[in-house]
Amino acid sequence: MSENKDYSRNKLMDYLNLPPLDIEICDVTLRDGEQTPGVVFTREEKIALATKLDSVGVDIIEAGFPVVSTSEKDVVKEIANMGLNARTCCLARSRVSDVEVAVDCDVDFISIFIAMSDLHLKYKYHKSCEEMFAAAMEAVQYAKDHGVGVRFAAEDGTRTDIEVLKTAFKAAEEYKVDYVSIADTIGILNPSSAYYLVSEIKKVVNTPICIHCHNDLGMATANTLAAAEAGAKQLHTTVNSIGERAGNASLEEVLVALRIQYGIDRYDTTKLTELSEMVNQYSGLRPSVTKAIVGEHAFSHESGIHVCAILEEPRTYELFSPEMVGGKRHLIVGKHTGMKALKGIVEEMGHKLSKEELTVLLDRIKNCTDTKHGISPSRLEAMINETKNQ
Ligand SMILES: CC(=O)SCCNC(=O)CCNC(=O)[C@H](O)C(C)(C)COP(=O)(O)OP(=O)(O)OC[C@H]1O[C@@H](n2cnc3c(N)ncnc32)[C@H](O)[C@@H]1OP(=O)(O)O
Ligand SMILES: O=C(O)CCC(=O)C(=O)O
Repeated sequence: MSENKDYSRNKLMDYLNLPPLDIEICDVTLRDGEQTPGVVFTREEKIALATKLDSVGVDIIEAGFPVVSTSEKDVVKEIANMGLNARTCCLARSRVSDVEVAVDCDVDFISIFIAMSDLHLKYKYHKSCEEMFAAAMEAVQYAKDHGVGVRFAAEDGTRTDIEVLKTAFKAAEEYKVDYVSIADTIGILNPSSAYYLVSEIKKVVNTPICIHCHNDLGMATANTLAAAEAGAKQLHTTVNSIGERAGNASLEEVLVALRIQYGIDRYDTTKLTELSEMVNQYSGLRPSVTKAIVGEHAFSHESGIHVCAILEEPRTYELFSPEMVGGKRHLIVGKHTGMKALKGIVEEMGHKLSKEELTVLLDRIKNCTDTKHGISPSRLEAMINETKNQ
């Protein structure tokens, strides 16, 4: 990878001698993302999000969970028939009745899941692992008999005994499942254990492995990438990291990391800000201002030392350019502004102030404590004019 004006490469990656990642993205915003408490997307919103996700180049869109409602089923079917480049999938419990509905949606594959952790078997199903696995394989067989692909997903896979998980995945291979999925349902993994778990599963199955990470410890993106390094093929993400509780691995974080750390540049990252804005609007939820890539302050700078360098070369304090993700840089004027930054900003606004005037203006800005969001451009304009007229 050569030096790039859009971002700084993490050259330490060169010392790791990693083989190239062989991955695909399955975005689950429309299913797990919509499981965020209180969130519901309309038909039109789901269609618009599927279209935008497709234009980013995600490989698979998980369109929904058809048995949840008739309108959910209808929109999953509609998305599956939109003629997108992305393949589509949907979720089903390990029940033939769920799979029947899913089969009727025309998706490329169905994610048929069971949990095999002791906690879930005892308190949720009140059944043995063998009984649940048999139900899962009956459901898998039904899908296969109807010509639909299958992802066999181990919900709570990261709290499932590793030998149980290996045995189940090996047995599922006999049913010709197309993927096996490890779900870190409650976000217990860290990057080392994610790497270990995928490596261990890879030793016993030839079927492509999926990784589905939740963000309860804020490590979902890191765990997803560690799993990819260990050989996981299908990486699950949601836009803005929405999803159950603390959400899922973030699409924007995973795609930008894949690009700047692993050299995978086939996804159109320039659409990520627009996509994020759609999810903000449709979900009624806005990520934290410091959220990586799409947070309001992801490209905002106030500190004088930073801004004076950025005015010459943005890469001094930006890992990647706002343009690379369709975002915008904001230079904020406030208590932490320095003289060079102020001069540059004032000139960009079309004003020319003497050194003395700039000193007076800077002093006023630094002692202006009645705003928590920096000095707005209109207020700065007024302060400049007042300073000039003194
Ligand atoms: C980790 C995940 O993200 S899993 C997906 C979570 N998503 C959702 O739950 C989507 C929204 N859910 C819903 O709309 C409803 O819960 C439905 C339509 C799925 C099911 O509704 P209901 O039939 O009313 O069942 P209810 O929600 O009360 O209980 C869930 C049932 O599914 C069973 N179940 C849960 N997971 C599975 C599974 N993987 N395979 C088979 N059965 C399962 C539970 O044991 C329980 O069975 P029971 O009714 O015999 O006790
Ligand atoms: O692994 C999957 O495909 C889905 C599982 C899931 O949504 C979860 O356990 O959180």
